[in-house]
Amino acid sequence: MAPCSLCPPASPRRALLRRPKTLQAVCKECFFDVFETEIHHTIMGYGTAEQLDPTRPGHKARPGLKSLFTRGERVAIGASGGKDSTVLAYIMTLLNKRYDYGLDLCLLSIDEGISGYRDASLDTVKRNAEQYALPLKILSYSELYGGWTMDRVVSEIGKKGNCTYCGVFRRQALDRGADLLEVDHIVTGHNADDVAETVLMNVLRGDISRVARCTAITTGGDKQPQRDDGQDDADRLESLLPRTIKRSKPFKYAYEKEIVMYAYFKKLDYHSTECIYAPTAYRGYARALVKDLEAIRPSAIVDLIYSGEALASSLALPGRRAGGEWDAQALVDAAQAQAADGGADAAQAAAAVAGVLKGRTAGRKKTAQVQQSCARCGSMTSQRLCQACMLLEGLNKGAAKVDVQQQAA
Ligand SMILES: Nc1ncnc2c1ncn2[C@@H]1O[C@H](COP(=O)(O)OP(=O)(O)OP(=O)(O)O)[C@@H](O)[C@H]1O
Repeated sequence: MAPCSLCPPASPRRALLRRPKTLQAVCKECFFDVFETEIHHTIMGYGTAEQLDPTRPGHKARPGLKSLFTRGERVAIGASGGKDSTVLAYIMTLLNKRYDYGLDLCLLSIDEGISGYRDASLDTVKRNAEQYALPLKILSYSELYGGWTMDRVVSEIGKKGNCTYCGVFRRQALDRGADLLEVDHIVTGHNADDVAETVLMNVLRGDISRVARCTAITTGGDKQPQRDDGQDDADRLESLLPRTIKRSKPFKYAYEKEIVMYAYFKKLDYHSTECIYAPTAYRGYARALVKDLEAIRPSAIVDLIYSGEALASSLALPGRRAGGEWDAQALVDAAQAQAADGGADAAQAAAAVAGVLKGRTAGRKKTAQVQQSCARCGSMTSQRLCQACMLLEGLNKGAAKVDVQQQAA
């Protein structure tokens, strides 16, 4: 094979592989180095190597970007035993030491109760905890949701739609686990392929406000975890404060293929079986499409993410609400401020548009949703009961096919 394109030109090693992300021929050592450095850059808020490349229009280093973490933070790694979260646990441990982030790391696993799948992957997580010397907490759906495991849910509702239950339950279970562990922040192994798929799915559904949310590298973090050392786990589960825990995706720009290669060359111990209850059909199509596009042009993945980010920032224009709807008053204020700066023509035009919009939105139902605590479990929700409690109610009543799409925020 050709000489490594990242080694010093005077003494290059032989390339061993082609980087899936850039198609550069690289040696193993340079592959490890560039992969780890890109994750470090993502964590530090520098962006990816591509974002820093001044030849790429619109993707220059953005000065206002901040590090994902603060020194001293307690961070739980969502650990499923699969390739992404195993590499994440390894890399977080490595970078925390190498760059002295000062993080207190631990592993948090949710046992969904899928026999023949999760039990085997949890054994892997237990080994990872020893290999990386990280404390591990395992929390099960069964203990959180009154005996409902995913095996039981599927036997009740069938395979169709089961991923909705699992996703809603897991999200809440991770928050509850974070409370028990008293952590400030959860990181997950969602990678660039996952984010690109989600962007595509939301675009295909015409759900642009979700595009904005799914490209955010960090979400939540609006309240601090409850700290009370006098309680045992069961008591704490009963007394959770309403809040959303901060969540981040350090692999947002890392390609799935590179994660697999990294795990392979580092000989990491991970579990590689797919969930027996299979992913939802629609995501499956988006996944296949992203993989086809990647085969034609590898940058398609990161370009889809950039497109999602660009849509997200256009939603954040002055005068726009989080859901993407124009706020007439804010639009007029922004236009008047612009006029004061000398942009009188633009201001007049914007004020005229705002007038039209005001008329058009006057009779429309107000869509702003107020966050409150779930009347049953105390989790943050925009309705009286959170999604998990509504789904549980359906299961317990034997009327399990609740239309969660309607209930989704
Ligand atoms: N049971 C679980 N317990 C803890 N964290 C989980 C669990 N399932 C998923 N996660 C977190 O969510 C991320 C994305 O999950 P997803 O179901 O998409 O799995 P995946 O892409 O196969 O990832 P992995 O290879 O880590 O299993 C995981 O990388 C992990 O951080």
